[in-house]
Amino acid sequence: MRSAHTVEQVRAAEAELMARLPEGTLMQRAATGLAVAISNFLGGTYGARVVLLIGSGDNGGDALYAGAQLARRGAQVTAVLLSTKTHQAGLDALKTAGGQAIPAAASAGVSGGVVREIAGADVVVDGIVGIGGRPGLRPEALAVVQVAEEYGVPIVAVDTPSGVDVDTGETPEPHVNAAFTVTFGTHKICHFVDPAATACGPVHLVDIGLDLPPAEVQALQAADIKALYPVPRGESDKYSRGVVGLMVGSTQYPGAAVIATAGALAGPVGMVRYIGPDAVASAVREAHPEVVGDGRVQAWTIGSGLGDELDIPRIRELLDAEEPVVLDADGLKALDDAGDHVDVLITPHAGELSRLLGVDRATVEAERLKYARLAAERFDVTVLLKGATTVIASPDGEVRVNTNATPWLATAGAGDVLAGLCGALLAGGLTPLDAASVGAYLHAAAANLASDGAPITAITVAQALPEATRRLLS
Ligand SMILES: NC(=O)C1=CN([C@@H]2O[C@H](COP(=O)(O)OP(=O)(O)OC[C@H]3O[C@@H](n4cnc5c(N)ncnc54)[C@H](O)[C@@H]3O)[C@@H](O)[C@H]2O)[C@@H](O)CC1
Ligand SMILES: [K+]
Repeated sequence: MRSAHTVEQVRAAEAELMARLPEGTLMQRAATGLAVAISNFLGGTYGARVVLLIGSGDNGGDALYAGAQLARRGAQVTAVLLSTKTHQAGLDALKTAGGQAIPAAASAGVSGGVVREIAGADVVVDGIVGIGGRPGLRPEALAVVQVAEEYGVPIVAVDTPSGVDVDTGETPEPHVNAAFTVTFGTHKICHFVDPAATACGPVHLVDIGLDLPPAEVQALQAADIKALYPVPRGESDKYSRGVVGLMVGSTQYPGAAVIATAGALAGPVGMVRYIGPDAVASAVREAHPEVVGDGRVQAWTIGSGLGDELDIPRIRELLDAEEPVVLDADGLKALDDAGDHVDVLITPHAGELSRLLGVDRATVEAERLKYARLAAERFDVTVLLKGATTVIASPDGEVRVNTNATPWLATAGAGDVLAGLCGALLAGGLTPLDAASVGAYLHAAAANLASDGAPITAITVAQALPEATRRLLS
Protein backbone atom coordinates (compact mmCIF):
# COMPACT_ATOMS: atom_id res chain seq x y z
CA MET A 1 0.00 0.00 0.00
CA ARG A 2 1.22 3.49 -0.76
CA SER A 3 0.25 6.17 1.71
CA ALA A 4 -0.07 9.92 1.30
CA HIS A 5 0.11 12.21 4.31
CA THR A 6 -0.75 15.85 4.76
CA VAL A 7 1.89 18.55 5.11
CA GLU A 8 0.92 18.93 8.76
CA GLN A 9 1.44 15.21 9.40
CA VAL A 10 4.80 15.25 7.60
CA ARG A 11 6.00 18.31 9.51
CA ALA A 12 5.08 16.73 12.84
CA ALA A 13 6.86 13.46 11.98
CA GLU A 14 9.92 15.37 10.74
CA ALA A 15 10.10 17.46 13.88
CA GLU A 16 9.86 14.40 16.08
CA LEU A 17 12.64 12.60 14.19
CA MET A 18 14.87 15.68 13.82
CA ALA A 19 14.84 16.15 17.59
CA ARG A 20 16.47 12.73 17.95
CA LEU A 21 19.08 12.99 15.17
CA PRO A 22 22.14 15.19 14.61
CA GLU A 23 21.27 18.42 12.80
CA GLY A 24 21.00 18.08 9.04
CA THR A 25 20.71 14.28 9.02
CA LEU A 26 17.27 14.22 7.37
CA MET A 27 18.26 16.66 4.69
CA GLN A 28 21.35 14.59 3.91
CA ARG A 29 19.21 11.48 3.60
CA ALA A 30 16.84 13.32 1.28
CA ALA A 31 19.68 14.80 -0.80
CA THR A 32 21.43 11.45 -1.20
CA GLY A 33 18.22 9.80 -2.42
CA LEU A 34 17.66 12.70 -4.80
CA ALA A 35 21.22 12.55 -6.17
CA VAL A 36 20.96 8.79 -6.76
CA ALA A 37 17.62 9.18 -8.59
CA ILE A 38 19.03 11.94 -10.81
CA SER A 39 22.16 9.93 -11.52
CA ASN A 40 20.04 6.88 -12.49
CA PHE A 41 17.92 9.08 -14.73
CA LEU A 42 21.02 10.50 -16.44
CA GLY A 43 22.67 7.08 -16.71
CA GLY A 44 25.76 8.42 -14.93
CA THR A 45 26.99 11.77 -13.68
CA TYR A 46 30.41 12.34 -15.22
CA GLY A 47 30.20 15.26 -17.64
CA ALA A 48 26.44 15.68 -17.17
CA ARG A 49 25.12 19.24 -17.08
CA VAL A 50 22.73 19.89 -14.20
CA VAL A 51 20.89 23.14 -13.44
CA LEU A 52 19.32 23.60 -10.00
CA LEU A 53 16.44 26.05 -9.56
CA ILE A 54 16.76 27.23 -5.97
CA GLY A 55 14.03 28.87 -3.89
CA SER A 56 14.31 30.28 -0.38
CA GLY A 57 13.70 27.20 1.77
CA ASP A 58 14.79 23.69 2.63
CA ASN A 59 13.48 22.37 -0.68
CA GLY A 60 16.29 24.38 -2.25
CA GLY A 61 18.63 22.98 0.44
CA ASP A 62 17.84 19.44 -0.69
CA ALA A 63 18.59 20.39 -4.28
CA LEU A 64 21.86 22.15 -3.36
CA TYR A 65 23.20 19.21 -1.32
CA ALA A 66 22.18 16.77 -4.09
CA GLY A 67 23.90 19.08 -6.58
CA ALA A 68 27.04 18.99 -4.45
CA GLN A 69 27.02 15.18 -4.52
CA LEU A 70 26.56 15.16 -8.29
CA ALA A 71 29.37 17.73 -8.72
CA ARG A 72 31.70 15.53 -6.66
CA ARG A 73 30.92 12.72 -9.07
CA GLY A 74 31.90 14.78 -12.10
CA ALA A 75 28.71 16.62 -13.06
CA GLN A 76 28.83 20.27 -14.08
CA VAL A 77 26.32 21.85 -11.70
CA THR A 78 24.91 25.38 -11.78
CA ALA A 79 22.48 26.70 -9.18
CA VAL A 80 20.11 29.43 -10.37
CA LEU A 81 19.15 31.45 -7.30
CA LEU A 82 15.55 32.65 -7.42
CA SER A 83 15.46 34.40 -4.06
CA THR A 84 17.72 36.74 -2.13
CA LYS A 85 17.49 34.15 0.65
CA THR A 86 19.16 30.78 -0.02
CA HIS A 87 19.97 27.72 2.14
CA GLN A 88 23.49 28.86 3.01
CA ALA A 89 25.04 25.57 4.12
CA GLY A 90 23.74 23.86 0.98
CA LEU A 91 25.11 26.64 -1.20
CA ASP A 92 28.53 26.41 0.53
CA ALA A 93 28.55 22.64 -0.01
CA LEU A 94 27.80 23.06 -3.71
CA LYS A 95 30.56 25.62 -4.17
CA THR A 96 33.07 23.49 -2.23
CA ALA A 97 32.23 20.59 -4.54
CA GLY A 98 33.01 22.75 -7.59
CA GLY A 99 29.49 23.90 -8.52
CA GLN A 100 28.63 27.50 -9.37
CA ALA A 101 25.71 29.77 -8.47
CA ILE A 102 24.19 32.60 -10.48
CA PRO A 103 21.19 34.86 -9.83
CA ALA A 104 18.14 34.17 -11.99
CA ALA A 105 17.18 37.63 -13.09
CA ALA A 106 18.80 40.34 -15.16
CA SER A 107 17.26 43.82 -15.13
CA ALA A 108 14.66 42.62 -17.63
CA GLY A 109 13.58 38.98 -17.31
CA VAL A 110 15.84 35.94 -17.19
CA SER A 111 19.52 36.67 -17.77
CA GLY A 112 21.14 35.42 -20.97
CA GLY A 113 23.59 33.36 -18.92
CA VAL A 114 20.77 31.50 -17.21
CA VAL A 115 19.05 30.82 -20.53
CA ARG A 116 22.32 29.39 -21.94
CA GLU A 117 22.82 27.19 -18.85
CA ILE A 118 19.28 25.80 -19.00
CA ALA A 119 19.33 25.35 -22.78
CA GLY A 120 22.49 23.26 -22.53
CA ALA A 121 21.43 21.22 -19.47
CA ASP A 122 20.68 17.50 -19.42
CA VAL A 123 18.34 17.97 -16.48
CA VAL A 124 16.84 20.81 -14.45
CA VAL A 125 16.19 20.23 -10.74
CA ASP A 126 13.14 22.00 -9.29
CA GLY A 127 14.11 23.04 -5.77
CA ILE A 128 11.89 26.13 -5.89
CA VAL A 129 9.41 25.10 -3.18
CA GLY A 130 8.28 21.84 -1.59
CA ILE A 131 5.79 21.29 1.20
CA GLY A 132 6.24 24.89 2.36
CA GLY A 133 5.00 26.24 -0.97
CA ARG A 134 1.75 27.95 -1.78
CA PRO A 135 0.14 27.19 -5.15
CA GLY A 136 1.60 29.10 -8.10
CA LEU A 137 5.02 30.26 -9.22
CA ARG A 138 6.42 33.73 -8.72
CA PRO A 139 7.21 35.57 -11.99
CA GLU A 140 10.98 34.91 -11.84
CA ALA A 141 10.41 31.19 -11.13
CA LEU A 142 7.79 30.93 -13.87
CA ALA A 143 10.17 32.58 -16.35
CA VAL A 144 13.01 30.06 -15.76
CA VAL A 145 10.62 27.10 -15.78
CA GLN A 146 9.32 28.31 -19.12
CA VAL A 147 12.89 28.44 -20.47
CA ALA A 148 13.35 24.76 -19.52
CA GLU A 149 10.04 23.86 -21.17
CA GLU A 150 10.93 25.83 -24.29
CA TYR A 151 14.23 23.95 -24.70
CA GLY A 152 12.63 20.61 -23.81
CA VAL A 153 14.93 20.00 -20.82
CA PRO A 154 13.43 17.43 -18.41
CA ILE A 155 12.63 18.77 -14.94
CA VAL A 156 13.04 16.67 -11.79
CA ALA A 157 10.79 17.86 -8.99
CA VAL A 158 12.26 17.82 -5.49
CA ASP A 159 9.52 16.52 -3.15
CA THR A 160 6.68 18.14 -5.13
CA PRO A 161 6.42 19.98 -8.45
CA SER A 162 6.57 23.62 -7.38
CA GLY A 163 3.30 25.49 -7.79
CA VAL A 164 0.85 22.62 -7.16
CA ASP A 165 -1.36 22.53 -4.07
CA VAL A 166 0.36 19.82 -2.03
CA ASP A 167 -2.55 18.84 0.23
CA THR A 168 -5.35 18.77 -2.35
CA GLY A 169 -3.80 17.90 -5.71
CA GLU A 170 -5.30 21.06 -7.17
CA THR A 171 -3.40 23.23 -9.68
CA PRO A 172 -5.14 26.59 -9.68
CA GLU A 173 -1.98 28.44 -10.76
CA PRO A 174 1.06 27.86 -12.99
CA HIS A 175 3.25 24.99 -11.81
CA VAL A 176 6.16 22.78 -12.80
CA ASN A 177 5.40 19.74 -14.99
CA ALA A 178 8.00 17.21 -13.94
CA ALA A 179 9.51 14.29 -15.87
CA PHE A 180 9.60 12.62 -12.46
CA THR A 181 9.43 13.53 -8.79
CA VAL A 182 11.64 12.42 -5.91
CA THR A 183 9.84 12.66 -2.58
CA PHE A 184 10.89 11.98 0.98
CA GLY A 185 9.48 10.07 3.94
CA THR A 186 6.00 9.47 2.51
CA HIS A 187 3.89 10.43 -0.48
CA LYS A 188 2.00 13.70 -0.37
CA ILE A 189 -1.61 14.00 -1.58
CA CYS A 190 -0.55 15.87 -4.75
CA HIS A 191 1.34 12.74 -5.86
CA PHE A 192 -1.89 10.74 -5.99
CA VAL A 193 -4.67 13.15 -6.92
CA ASP A 194 -5.10 14.77 -10.32
CA PRO A 195 -4.51 17.23 -11.84
CA ALA A 196 -1.33 17.54 -9.71
CA ALA A 197 -0.55 13.81 -9.95
CA THR A 198 -0.05 14.18 -13.68
CA ALA A 199 2.35 17.08 -13.07
CA CYS A 200 4.49 14.81 -10.85
CA GLY A 201 5.20 12.12 -13.44
CA PRO A 202 6.45 8.90 -11.84
CA VAL A 203 7.17 9.43 -8.13
CA HIS A 204 10.24 7.93 -6.41
CA LEU A 205 9.95 7.66 -2.64
CA VAL A 206 13.12 8.01 -0.54
CA ASP A 207 12.87 6.57 2.96
CA ILE A 208 14.18 9.02 5.54
CA GLY A 209 12.93 7.07 8.57
CA LEU A 210 9.78 9.03 9.48
CA ASP A 211 7.34 7.50 11.95
CA LEU A 212 3.95 8.43 10.51
CA PRO A 213 0.31 8.34 11.68
CA PRO A 214 -2.46 6.70 9.58
CA ALA A 215 -2.48 8.15 6.06
CA GLU A 216 -5.01 10.62 4.75
CA VAL A 217 -5.12 8.96 1.30
CA GLN A 218 -4.05 5.46 0.28
CA ALA A 219 -3.19 3.91 -3.08
CA LEU A 220 -3.67 0.15 -2.93
CA GLN A 221 -1.10 -1.92 -4.80
CA ALA A 222 -1.43 -5.33 -6.46
CA ALA A 223 -0.70 -7.23 -3.22
CA ASP A 224 -3.42 -5.28 -1.35
CA ILE A 225 -5.96 -5.92 -4.10
CA LYS A 226 -5.04 -9.60 -4.19
CA ALA A 227 -5.64 -9.88 -0.44
CA LEU A 228 -9.12 -8.35 -0.84
CA TYR A 229 -10.30 -10.43 -3.80
CA PRO A 230 -13.07 -12.91 -2.82
CA VAL A 231 -11.58 -16.14 -4.14
CA PRO A 232 -14.11 -19.05 -4.00
CA ARG A 233 -13.35 -21.82 -1.50
CA GLY A 234 -13.81 -25.57 -1.93
CA GLU A 235 -17.27 -25.54 -0.38
CA SER A 236 -18.54 -22.56 -2.42
CA ASP A 237 -21.50 -23.01 -4.75
CA LYS A 238 -23.03 -20.63 -7.25
CA TYR A 239 -25.27 -19.03 -4.61
CA SER A 240 -22.72 -18.74 -1.84
CA ARG A 241 -20.30 -17.08 -4.29
CA GLY A 242 -22.90 -14.34 -4.66
CA VAL A 243 -25.58 -13.39 -7.16
CA VAL A 244 -25.64 -9.94 -8.71
CA GLY A 245 -28.72 -8.38 -10.30
CA LEU A 246 -28.31 -5.92 -13.15
CA MET A 247 -30.86 -3.24 -13.86
CA VAL A 248 -29.03 -1.57 -16.72
CA GLY A 249 -29.47 -0.83 -20.42
CA SER A 250 -32.68 0.13 -22.22
CA THR A 251 -34.32 -0.08 -25.62
CA GLN A 252 -32.48 3.20 -26.24
CA TYR A 253 -29.10 1.74 -25.10
CA PRO A 254 -29.26 -2.07 -25.26
CA GLY A 255 -25.46 -2.28 -25.64
CA ALA A 256 -24.95 -0.97 -22.10
CA ALA A 257 -26.77 -4.04 -20.75
CA VAL A 258 -24.63 -6.43 -22.80
CA ILE A 259 -21.42 -4.67 -21.76
CA ALA A 260 -22.25 -4.29 -18.05
CA THR A 261 -23.23 -7.96 -17.98
CA ALA A 262 -19.85 -8.89 -19.46
CA GLY A 263 -18.21 -6.93 -16.63
CA ALA A 264 -20.34 -8.66 -13.98
CA LEU A 265 -19.68 -12.13 -15.41
CA ALA A 266 -15.96 -11.46 -15.18
CA GLY A 267 -16.33 -10.79 -11.44
CA PRO A 268 -16.31 -13.26 -8.56
CA VAL A 269 -20.06 -14.09 -8.54
CA GLY A 270 -21.71 -17.45 -9.15
CA MET A 271 -24.68 -16.05 -11.06
CA VAL A 272 -25.83 -12.91 -12.87
CA ARG A 273 -29.49 -11.89 -13.14
CA TYR A 274 -30.72 -9.38 -15.69
CA ILE A 275 -33.85 -7.29 -15.18
CA GLY A 276 -34.99 -5.07 -18.05
CA PRO A 277 -37.14 -4.81 -21.19
CA ASP A 278 -37.71 -8.14 -23.00
CA ALA A 279 -35.90 -7.09 -26.16
CA VAL A 280 -32.83 -6.04 -24.13
CA ALA A 281 -32.96 -9.19 -22.00
CA SER A 282 -32.92 -11.25 -25.23
CA ALA A 283 -29.87 -9.35 -26.47
CA VAL A 284 -28.14 -9.95 -23.13
CA ARG A 285 -28.91 -13.71 -23.20
CA GLU A 286 -27.81 -13.98 -26.82
CA ALA A 287 -24.42 -12.56 -25.86
CA HIS A 288 -24.27 -14.30 -22.47
CA PRO A 289 -26.48 -17.46 -22.35
CA GLU A 290 -25.58 -18.04 -18.67
CA VAL A 291 -27.53 -14.97 -17.51
CA VAL A 292 -30.88 -15.63 -15.76
CA GLY A 293 -33.93 -13.50 -14.93
CA ASP A 294 -35.43 -11.96 -11.79
CA GLY A 295 -34.88 -13.54 -8.36
CA ARG A 296 -32.94 -13.13 -5.15
CA VAL A 297 -29.63 -11.24 -5.36
CA GLN A 298 -26.90 -10.20 -2.92
CA ALA A 299 -26.19 -6.91 -4.71
CA TRP A 300 -27.39 -4.73 -7.56
CA THR A 301 -25.84 -2.75 -10.37
CA ILE A 302 -28.32 -0.11 -11.45
CA GLY A 303 -28.30 2.71 -13.93
CA SER A 304 -25.79 2.24 -16.77
CA GLY A 305 -27.51 3.08 -20.07
CA LEU A 306 -31.03 3.40 -18.62
CA GLY A 307 -31.50 6.57 -20.63
CA ASP A 308 -35.01 7.95 -20.21
CA GLU A 309 -36.37 4.56 -19.19
CA LEU A 310 -35.43 4.84 -15.55
CA ASP A 311 -37.99 4.07 -12.89
CA ILE A 312 -36.95 6.41 -10.09
CA PRO A 313 -39.38 5.11 -7.41
CA ARG A 314 -38.26 1.50 -8.06
CA ILE A 315 -34.57 2.48 -7.88
CA ARG A 316 -35.19 4.33 -4.61
CA GLU A 317 -36.85 1.22 -3.20
CA LEU A 318 -33.75 -0.80 -4.04
CA LEU A 319 -31.47 1.88 -2.62
CA ASP A 320 -33.35 1.70 0.66
CA ALA A 321 -33.40 -2.12 0.69
CA GLU A 322 -30.82 -4.23 2.47
CA GLU A 323 -28.79 -5.35 -0.56
CA PRO A 324 -25.85 -3.15 -1.50
CA VAL A 325 -26.11 -1.24 -4.77
CA VAL A 326 -23.75 0.13 -7.41
CA LEU A 327 -25.49 3.17 -8.82
CA ASP A 328 -24.14 4.36 -12.16
CA ALA A 329 -24.83 6.87 -14.93
CA ASP A 330 -28.56 7.66 -15.42
CA GLY A 331 -29.38 5.84 -12.19
CA LEU A 332 -27.68 8.66 -10.28
CA LYS A 333 -30.77 10.78 -10.96
CA ALA A 334 -32.57 8.67 -8.35
CA LEU A 335 -30.10 9.54 -5.59
CA ASP A 336 -31.26 11.92 -2.89
CA ASP A 337 -29.54 13.00 0.28
CA ALA A 338 -32.21 11.53 2.57
CA GLY A 339 -32.03 7.99 3.89
CA ASP A 340 -29.34 5.50 4.75
CA HIS A 341 -27.12 4.75 1.76
CA VAL A 342 -23.96 3.42 3.40
CA ASP A 343 -24.22 0.24 1.28
CA VAL A 344 -24.39 2.25 -1.93
CA LEU A 345 -21.43 2.79 -4.25
CA ILE A 346 -21.86 5.48 -6.88
CA THR A 347 -19.60 5.52 -9.94
CA PRO A 348 -19.86 8.97 -11.55
CA HIS A 349 -17.46 10.71 -13.89
CA ALA A 350 -16.76 14.39 -13.22
CA GLY A 351 -19.75 15.54 -15.31
CA GLU A 352 -22.19 13.31 -13.45
CA LEU A 353 -20.78 14.30 -10.07
CA SER A 354 -21.04 17.96 -11.02
CA ARG A 355 -24.76 17.50 -11.78
CA LEU A 356 -25.31 15.69 -8.49
CA LEU A 357 -23.66 18.48 -6.53
CA GLY A 358 -24.85 21.42 -8.62
CA VAL A 359 -21.35 22.72 -9.46
CA ASP A 360 -19.81 22.96 -12.89
CA ARG A 361 -17.77 20.15 -14.35
CA ALA A 362 -14.51 22.10 -14.60
CA THR A 363 -14.69 22.82 -10.87
CA VAL A 364 -15.09 19.13 -10.05
CA GLU A 365 -12.19 18.25 -12.36
CA ALA A 366 -9.99 20.86 -10.70
CA GLU A 367 -10.92 19.82 -7.14
CA ARG A 368 -11.52 16.09 -7.44
CA LEU A 369 -10.63 15.10 -3.89
CA LYS A 370 -12.79 17.80 -2.37
CA TYR A 371 -15.90 16.96 -4.38
CA ALA A 372 -15.56 13.19 -4.05
CA ARG A 373 -15.40 13.66 -0.28
CA LEU A 374 -18.26 16.13 -0.29
CA ALA A 375 -20.57 13.79 -2.23
CA ALA A 376 -19.67 10.85 0.04
CA GLU A 377 -20.62 12.92 3.05
CA ARG A 378 -23.73 14.55 1.59
CA PHE A 379 -25.32 11.38 0.16
CA ASP A 380 -23.88 8.98 2.74
CA VAL A 381 -22.49 6.80 -0.06
CA THR A 382 -19.11 5.57 -1.24
CA VAL A 383 -18.04 7.59 -4.28
CA LEU A 384 -15.86 6.25 -7.08
CA LEU A 385 -14.98 9.32 -9.14
CA LYS A 386 -13.70 8.11 -12.50
CA GLY A 387 -10.75 9.76 -14.22
CA ALA A 388 -7.07 9.30 -15.09
CA THR A 389 -6.61 8.67 -11.41
CA THR A 390 -9.76 7.36 -9.73
CA VAL A 391 -10.66 8.87 -6.36
CA ILE A 392 -12.67 6.66 -4.01
CA ALA A 393 -14.20 8.32 -0.93
CA SER A 394 -16.22 6.51 1.72
CA PRO A 395 -18.87 8.14 3.93
CA ASP A 396 -16.67 7.68 7.01
CA GLY A 397 -13.95 9.85 5.44
CA GLU A 398 -11.57 7.16 4.16
CA VAL A 399 -10.04 8.00 0.77
CA ARG A 400 -8.24 5.77 -1.70
CA VAL A 401 -6.97 6.43 -5.18
CA ASN A 402 -6.34 4.11 -8.08
CA THR A 403 -3.52 5.11 -10.38
CA ASN A 404 -2.96 2.21 -12.82
CA ALA A 405 -5.35 3.34 -15.59
CA THR A 406 -4.42 3.95 -19.21
CA PRO A 407 -5.82 6.92 -21.16
CA TRP A 408 -7.07 4.38 -23.75
CA LEU A 409 -9.71 3.42 -21.19
CA ALA A 410 -11.60 6.63 -21.95
CA THR A 411 -13.91 4.82 -24.39
CA ALA A 412 -17.68 4.39 -24.65
CA GLY A 413 -19.04 1.60 -22.47
CA ALA A 414 -15.94 1.25 -20.29
CA GLY A 415 -17.93 2.63 -17.35
CA ASP A 416 -20.61 -0.04 -17.89
CA VAL A 417 -17.96 -2.76 -17.53
CA LEU A 418 -16.76 -1.16 -14.29
CA ALA A 419 -20.30 -0.87 -12.89
CA GLY A 420 -21.05 -4.53 -13.67
CA LEU A 421 -17.76 -5.65 -12.15
CA CYS A 422 -18.22 -3.57 -8.98
CA GLY A 423 -21.74 -5.01 -8.53
CA ALA A 424 -20.28 -8.52 -8.76
CA LEU A 425 -17.62 -7.62 -6.18
CA LEU A 426 -20.31 -6.28 -3.81
CA ALA A 427 -22.31 -9.49 -4.30
CA GLY A 428 -19.10 -11.40 -3.58
CA GLY A 429 -19.14 -9.85 -0.12
CA LEU A 430 -16.81 -6.85 -0.36
CA THR A 431 -17.65 -3.54 1.29
CA PRO A 432 -18.40 -0.67 -1.12
CA LEU A 433 -14.93 0.80 -0.43
CA ASP A 434 -13.17 -2.49 -1.17
CA ALA A 435 -15.40 -3.30 -4.16
CA ALA A 436 -14.59 0.11 -5.62
CA SER A 437 -10.85 -0.38 -4.99
CA VAL A 438 -10.69 -3.88 -6.47
CA GLY A 439 -13.02 -2.92 -9.34
CA ALA A 440 -11.06 0.18 -10.34
CA TYR A 441 -7.76 -1.67 -10.13
CA LEU A 442 -8.83 -4.71 -12.19
CA HIS A 443 -10.71 -2.59 -14.72
CA ALA A 444 -7.53 -0.58 -15.36
CA ALA A 445 -5.33 -3.69 -15.33
CA ALA A 446 -7.60 -5.32 -17.93
CA ALA A 447 -7.53 -2.17 -20.04
CA ASN A 448 -3.72 -2.18 -19.96
CA LEU A 449 -3.66 -5.82 -21.08
CA ALA A 450 -6.24 -5.27 -23.80
CA SER A 451 -4.66 -2.08 -25.05
CA ASP A 452 -0.92 -2.63 -24.90
CA GLY A 453 -0.57 0.85 -26.39
CA ALA A 454 -3.44 0.63 -28.91
CA PRO A 455 -7.14 1.61 -28.92
CA ILE A 456 -9.55 -0.65 -27.05
CA THR A 457 -13.30 -1.17 -26.85
CA ALA A 458 -15.34 -1.76 -23.71
CA ILE A 459 -15.98 -5.40 -24.66
CA THR A 460 -12.27 -6.10 -25.10
CA VAL A 461 -11.70 -4.65 -21.61
CA ALA A 462 -14.36 -7.00 -20.19
CA GLN A 463 -12.80 -9.92 -22.09
CA ALA A 464 -9.39 -9.11 -20.59
CA LEU A 465 -10.74 -9.08 -17.01
CA PRO A 466 -10.26 -12.85 -16.40
CA GLU A 467 -6.61 -12.65 -17.52
CA ALA A 468 -6.03 -9.51 -15.41
CA THR A 469 -7.58 -11.35 -12.44
CA ARG A 470 -5.48 -14.47 -13.13
CA ARG A 471 -2.29 -12.41 -13.16
CA LEU A 472 -3.31 -10.67 -9.95
CA LEU A 473 -4.12 -13.87 -8.09
CA SER A 474 -1.27 -16.03 -9.39
N1 LIG B 1 13.92 20.21 7.28
C1 LIG B 1 14.48 19.06 6.93
O1 LIG B 1 15.39 18.52 7.55
C2 LIG B 1 13.95 18.38 5.76
C3 LIG B 1 13.38 19.13 4.76
N2 LIG B 1 12.92 18.58 3.65
C4 LIG B 1 12.69 19.46 2.51
O2 LIG B 1 12.21 20.71 2.97
C5 LIG B 1 11.08 21.09 2.24
C6 LIG B 1 10.25 22.03 3.03
O3 LIG B 1 11.09 23.14 3.29
P1 LIG B 1 10.58 24.54 3.83
O4 LIG B 1 9.69 24.32 4.97
O5 LIG B 1 11.76 25.38 4.03
O6 LIG B 1 9.67 25.10 2.68
P2 LIG B 1 9.88 25.20 1.09
O7 LIG B 1 11.31 25.08 0.72
O8 LIG B 1 8.93 24.29 0.49
O9 LIG B 1 9.39 26.69 0.83
C7 LIG B 1 10.17 27.74 1.36
C8 LIG B 1 9.50 29.07 1.41
O10 LIG B 1 9.15 29.51 0.11
C9 LIG B 1 8.20 30.55 0.22
N3 LIG B 1 7.12 30.27 -0.75
C10 LIG B 1 5.91 29.71 -0.50
N4 LIG B 1 5.23 29.58 -1.65
C11 LIG B 1 6.00 30.04 -2.62
C12 LIG B 1 5.83 30.14 -4.01
N5 LIG B 1 4.71 29.71 -4.60
N6 LIG B 1 6.85 30.66 -4.75
C13 LIG B 1 7.98 31.06 -4.15
N7 LIG B 1 8.19 30.99 -2.83
C14 LIG B 1 7.22 30.49 -2.06
C15 LIG B 1 7.70 30.53 1.62
O11 LIG B 1 8.27 31.59 2.29
C16 LIG B 1 8.20 29.18 2.13
O12 LIG B 1 8.37 29.14 3.49
C17 LIG B 1 10.44 19.79 1.86
O13 LIG B 1 9.57 19.89 0.77
C18 LIG B 1 11.66 18.95 1.54
O14 LIG B 1 12.10 19.19 0.22
C19 LIG B 1 13.19 17.17 3.43
O15 LIG B 1 14.44 17.08 2.90
C20 LIG B 1 13.16 16.35 4.67
C21 LIG B 1 14.10 16.92 5.65
K1 LIG C 1 10.00 21.37 -5.78
